[in-house]
Amino acid sequence: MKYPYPIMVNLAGRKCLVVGGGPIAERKVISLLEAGAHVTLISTEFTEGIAELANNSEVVLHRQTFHPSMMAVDELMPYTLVVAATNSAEVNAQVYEFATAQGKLVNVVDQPELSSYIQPSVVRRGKLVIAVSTGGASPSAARKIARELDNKYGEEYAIYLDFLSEVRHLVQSKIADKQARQRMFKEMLDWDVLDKIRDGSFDHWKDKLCLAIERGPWPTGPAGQVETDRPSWSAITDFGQRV
Ligand SMILES: C[C@@]1(CC(=O)O)c2cc3[nH]c(cc4nc(cc5[nH]c(cc(n2)[C@H]1CCC(=O)O)[C@@](C)(CC(=O)O)[C@@H]5CCC(=O)O)C(CC(=O)O)=C4CCC(=O)O)c(CCC(=O)O)c3CC(=O)O
Ligand SMILES: NC(=O)C1=CN([C@@H]2O[C@H](COP(=O)(O)OP(=O)(O)OC[C@H]3O[C@@H](n4cnc5c(N)ncnc54)[C@H](O)[C@@H]3O)[C@@H](O)[C@H]2O)C=CC1
Repeated sequence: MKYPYPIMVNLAGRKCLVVGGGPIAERKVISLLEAGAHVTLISTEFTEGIAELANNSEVVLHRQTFHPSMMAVDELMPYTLVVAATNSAEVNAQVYEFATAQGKLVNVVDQPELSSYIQPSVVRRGKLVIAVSTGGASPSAARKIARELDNKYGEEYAIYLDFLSEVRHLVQSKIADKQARQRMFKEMLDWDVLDKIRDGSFDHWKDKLCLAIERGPWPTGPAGQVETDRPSWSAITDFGQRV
């Protein structure tokens, strides 16, 4: 792999295929389900965990030996991602070959060099996603670094990101000037919001701040654009810092 291309993929409602039914397949299935994907599995055996997911209609199982003919164009077309997770390097390579021929991205759990994508170690705090990858050099190192970040970024970041998102939408609805908005979004990061969340004063402060932004007044120039160099935004940023 050259430099891998890191992206956040929206798998909600998309179909994904996992070949294999052991503990590693189960781990992959769980993260696909967390992303809202619809998962189908092909395997000769399944873990208890996977069987339970199938009992609850959360995944579809095909209990059979994998054969490339299963990947005839029409069969495979609906899948956005394919995971080759059997304990046979040969079978996994076949899955890779046939799925790749149909333009699919394939995660091969035992051959990083073959994979068209690999899975990072992940820390989530609401909308904040921290993904750590070593490109397959050392999955345990990726996991260790992710755990360090897990300790550093507490639960307050979930509330913080919701707050930034809400104020951002509010400002977007008030200010047409893109450059001015972007300057505001940067300034917002200097407010000590995380401390307020930690010390319990956040809710009250946020209500007052949102009301101030909502009310304005936002001075407008001749073209009807908000003049953000004028005192109004300064008043709000001061307010954000002081209150
Ligand atoms: C290439 C990649 C392909 C892929 O799966 O996408 C891959 C491949 C392999 N993993 C192996 C082993 C282990 N993998 C883990 C754990 C995780 N592995 C994950 C990802 C990846 N593993 C991708 C690269 C990620 C990167 O480096 O950026 C994580 C991050 C995500 C996830 O899978 O959900 C998840 C941590 C989740 C968490 O945060 O908790 C542990 C530790 C543990 O289980 O505790 C071990 C044992 C210790 C060790 O070997 O380090 C082996 C050797 C098998 C053997 O030799 O027997 C191979 C195959 C090979 O290297 O050839
Ligand atoms: N990517 C990762 O994070 C890690 C990957 N691995 C690798 O993942 C592989 C799988 O690990 P486990 O789930 O623990 O293995 P496992 O041996 O528990 O399960 C293998 C599964 O593949 C199925 N299978 C085997 N041949 C098949 C075929 N021809 N058609 C259909 N299904 C078939 C079996 O029924 C079984 O469900 C191992 O080879 C290991 O090298 C291991 C640790 C971590």
